[in-house]
Parts: sequence; structure tokens; C-alpha cells
Amino acid sequence: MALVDQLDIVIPTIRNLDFLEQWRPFFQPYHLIIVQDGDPTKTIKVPPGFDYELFNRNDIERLVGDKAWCISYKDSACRCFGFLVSKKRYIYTIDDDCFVAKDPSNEDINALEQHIKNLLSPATPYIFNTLYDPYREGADFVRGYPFSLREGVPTAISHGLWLNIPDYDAPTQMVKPLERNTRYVDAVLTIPKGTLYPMCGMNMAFDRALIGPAMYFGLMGEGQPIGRYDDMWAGWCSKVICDHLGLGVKTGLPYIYHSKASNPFTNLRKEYKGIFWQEEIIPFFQQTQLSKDSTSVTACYLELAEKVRAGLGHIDPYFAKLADGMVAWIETWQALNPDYEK
Ligand SMILES: O=c1ccn([C@@H]2O[C@H](COP(=O)(O)OP(=O)(O)O[C@H]3O[C@@H](CO)[C@H](O)[C@H]3O)[C@@H](O)[C@H]2O)c(=O)[nH]1
Ligand SMILES: [Mn+2]
Repeated sequence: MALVDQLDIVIPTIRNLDFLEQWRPFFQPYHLIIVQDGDPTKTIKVPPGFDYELFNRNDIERLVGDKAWCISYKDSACRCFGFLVSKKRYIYTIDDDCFVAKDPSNEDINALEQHIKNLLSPATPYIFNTLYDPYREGADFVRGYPFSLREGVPTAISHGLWLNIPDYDAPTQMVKPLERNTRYVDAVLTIPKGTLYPMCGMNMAFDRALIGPAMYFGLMGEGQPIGRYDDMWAGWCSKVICDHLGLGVKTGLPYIYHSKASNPFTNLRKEYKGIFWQEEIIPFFQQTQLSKDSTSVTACYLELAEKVRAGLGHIDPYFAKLADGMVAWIETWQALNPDYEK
């Protein structure tokens, strides 16, 4: 199943894009949106034969204007700029140190194809199907599963996993520097309604029409007290909104091969506030109830921004700025996507 005219691939980068050579068989037909972070005067070489747009910080400032401050600088959070400027229904985002993984039969995994399958088949957030994905070839709903729920709900997010270097936080990475993930679990699960999860941005796809405005990766990196919680923030906000709107989130297949372990000491410096703040942030999201009047993603997101301001502002003035960033993001989304209905 290919969605060549309906899907963009978004890649944040401060490095080079040689990794695309390995993905060429799977990615070449698709349009790439490359978000170059860091010094805009640095030239990023794109391997020949790819259809792409490349945006650097100057482009972000030019296109977003006086709200450009809401797009992070010097953090992979910059990738959400690609979500903003895409005109396609679906997005796949991948890091530049993620390569094609092999499945247990030593076949190359077409991660993009599996994400598309995940997004195009329903999710089952209300009752857990113990045989996992019921829509998969050779599986189904188990006995006792209500027939009234077997149509499932639309899938908004597909969260893939990683062989080799797992997405561990800095403390875990520091105490287990040699740990590698070699376990291939052949399953796709719907994350149940009411359950949050740590969304990792390195191998993730979503339905931009269903949940796009909720995929803001927050204020991270330079000038901010926190980094590397970009994808986590988007994961918490989008899951609360998916639960409220009756949309599904899946995790599991596909795997990619994650090759580079970023420096755990640098990561600790970026993450450490997040590591204790999250002990308060997560209960906040767990008890957040959006009003029934919020029936669109943008309305949910704006309501959530004000709840963040009121509910997390006591932790640090940063959260008031983050709430402002969430509002600026929605205003920018609407300005750049005037026809977006949600
Ligand atoms: O300042 C930056 C740093 C990095 N990038 C690009 O973002 C991705 C991820 O970077 P990297 O692979 O170095 O970091 P990891 O620790 O492996 O990434 C995990 O942490 C998340 C960061 O929040 C990330 O999504 C996870 O996968 C690469 O493409 C870098 O080139 C950047 O743009 N700006
Ligand atoms: Mn990485």
C-alpha cells in the first residue's frame, strides 16, 4: 500500500543525510521535508534522486514571522515545522541516525509501509484485544469482545520502535551504556483510552488531518530550561486529545535500526528538569478532562493550553511560556493551513 501523493516524510537534521541511501527503495517515491536545525549557513547535502524541500532557520523565521519563537532551535523539536508546512494527509517522521532494520527472517523492514497499514486500519482503545491487532492477517477479535465495538475507531498515530539503541533517558543510558535492544516483538497494540505513553519521535507516523494541530513539539533546546522532551510533550497532549475525540494510537511494529547513541551527559543536562517535572506533568495529563464543547483538535489544543497555564504554571514560569507557545503554534497552523477544518 503506497500513499505517495498523500504522505510526506519529515526529517530533522543537524548532520548529513547519507542514511537516506539505505531507505532509497522505500522513500524515493515520497516527498521529503528536511528541517535543518542549527547554523543555517551550513550546507546539508541531500543524496541525488530524492524529491525534497529543505527548510533552515532562516526559512522558519521567514515563513512563521513573529511567532517563529514557538518553533524550537537546537533540538529535534524543530521537526514539527515540517508538520506545519506539509500539505499532505499523512506524515512519517524519522531521525537521521535510523536505518533499515531486519526482521527475524532477515528481511529488510519497510517501516513506512507498516506505518501506513497501522494508520489505515482501525484502532481498539475501549476494550483490549488479547490477540493484539484484530485487523491483521491471521488474527481477529477474541471471544467476549463486544461486536458493537468491532468496527474500531480511526487511527491517528502509529508509534514505531527501535532495534539496537533503545530510546532510553540519560540516567538509564549512563548506567547501561552497552545495552542494546535485540528483541523483535511481532505485535501492534492499541494504547487503551485513558493511558498515556512516552511517544518517541524517531520512528513515528500520524494522520495530519485527524491530529495534526496537536503534534506541536513544544519549546525545547536553546534558551529553554529543558530539551529532549519534545516528543514526550506532543505524545501527552495528542493522547489526551485522541482519547477525547475517539481516535486511536498504536505502538509496536515497525522497527527501525537506531544507530547513534547521543551523549548521555549532554542528554542529562537537557533532560534533568523533565525527569522530575514529569512526576507532576503526567498526573496532570491523567486527570485532564476536556470539555464536550471542544469538538475539533484545534479547540481541544487551545483548551489544553489554558489548562497547562493554570495547572502546571506553579512548577516553573516555563509552563506559562509553553502555553503561549501552544497558542502561537495553533495560530501559525491556521495561518499556514487556512483550509484545515479540524
Ligand atoms: O539539536 C538537535 C539535535 C538533534 N537533531 C536531530 O534530531 C534527531 C534526533 O537526534 P539524535 O539522534 O542525536 O538524538 P537521540 O537521543 O537519538 O534522539 C531521541 O531523543 C529525541 C530527541 O528529543 C529524538 O526524537 C529521539 O529519537 C536527529 O535526526 C538529529 O539530526 C536536531 O535536529 N537538532
Ligand atoms: Mn538518535
